[in-house]
Amino acid sequence: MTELKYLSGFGSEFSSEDPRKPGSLPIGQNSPQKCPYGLYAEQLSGTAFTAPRHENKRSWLYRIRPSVVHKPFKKLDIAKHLTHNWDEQEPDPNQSRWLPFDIPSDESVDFVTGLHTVCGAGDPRSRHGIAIHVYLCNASMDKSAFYSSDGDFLIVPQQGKLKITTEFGLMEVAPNEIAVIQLGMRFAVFVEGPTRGYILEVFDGHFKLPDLGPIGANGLANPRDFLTPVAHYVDEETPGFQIFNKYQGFLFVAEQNHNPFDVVAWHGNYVPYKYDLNNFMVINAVLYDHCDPSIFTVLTCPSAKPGIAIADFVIFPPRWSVQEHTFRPPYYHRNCMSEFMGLILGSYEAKEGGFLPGGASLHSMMTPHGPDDKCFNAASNGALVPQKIAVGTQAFMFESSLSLAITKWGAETCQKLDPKYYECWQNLPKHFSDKAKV
Ligand SMILES: O=C(O)Cc1cc(O)ccc1O
Ligand SMILES: [Fe+2]
Repeated sequence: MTELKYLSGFGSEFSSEDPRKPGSLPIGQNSPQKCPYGLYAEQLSGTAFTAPRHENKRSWLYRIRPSVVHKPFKKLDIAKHLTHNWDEQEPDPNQSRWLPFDIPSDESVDFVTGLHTVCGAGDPRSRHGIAIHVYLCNASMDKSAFYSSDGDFLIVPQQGKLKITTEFGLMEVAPNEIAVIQLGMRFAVFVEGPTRGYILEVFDGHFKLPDLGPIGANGLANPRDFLTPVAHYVDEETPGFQIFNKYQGFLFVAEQNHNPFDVVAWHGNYVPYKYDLNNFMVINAVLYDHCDPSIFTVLTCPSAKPGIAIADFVIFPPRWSVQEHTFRPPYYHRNCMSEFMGLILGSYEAKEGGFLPGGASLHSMMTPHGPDDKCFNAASNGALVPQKIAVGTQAFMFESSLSLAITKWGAETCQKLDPKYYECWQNLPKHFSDKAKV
């Protein structure tokens, strides 16, 4: 397969037409009386019509048939572990750690049927909340497309490359890259074997780049490294093509007789995109102390309260650690935010064992956490020479201002919750002494 092309930029006004149909994008207006090549014009609105101009998001799609050509949606129970029922379990404030979630091997499971909700809060009906899912699959979607009417999907592949067909074109997303597919955008996922990853779904709004303040105009995730697909259409009569819709936490399906990836040209600023985490420009403490992990924020979905995120996507990339007279690993911590962590590659500095790629942890609101005893001892006594840390690793955090509930699947059915997690802190000894200098 030839290398895919992308458009570079974040939040830009893009336009694209499939080179097989030159002139397919109308010039000078959105809705000509007759579109070039007999296409239909369809607007996809990502914000209210009246959202302020700097927040307004919409795209115009020029397609072979409008999306409305489909049979009625019917409820479907094929994604048994997809839920927004946050009351399945009693609340549990304990530190939680999951061993790697199993990828199915004895049956064929695709991206949609492989969606499993681990935790979340809130409700898409009031457009407020998040859901954290994992996808565990081994088969490609076939004659089907998926979209969420509930929230934007930030997809973090952990094992296996995803080939994603979207209405806007094709994307390939490998582990250590992420993709964002926003509310309402239709996509299909093709996989090459056992495949696993994490999804942060936000109900409130869209992801943004964090403000940089005194960092200046450049740094962290730079806008030019975000890649959006180029128009690529399929002209195919396909009886029984299934459109899966996640709507108010449930899955619905509608059939239609044509392939929905029939967008020949499009323009707008409401688009899917991907980002390679290797491109993150790391900023950190260069003299002393441990910076808060917000310096590693890739994307944020803000709440209406200044500086407070519905959810941040934060990474812990390879970097130099150089601080003098400092306990360099993450500090002991009680947070007014919920911290869900996953591991894409390698190991995490605060816990070398136990927290494994494809697993996860949740440190809930105000629940104490921090380095395990091994990490504390090593970092309290090690020579403070410049050290490249987290080489060959990539941990990440979904940090949310919401208090999250774990689903029944997350707590019980998956059978991956480690009841002994708390033990990693029990051997932290008392070092208290009469000497001020220890
Ligand atoms: O809990 C964690 O491991 C995440 C985290 C990392 C860090 O560097 C500082 C604070 C924090 O919560
Ligand atoms: Fe923390």
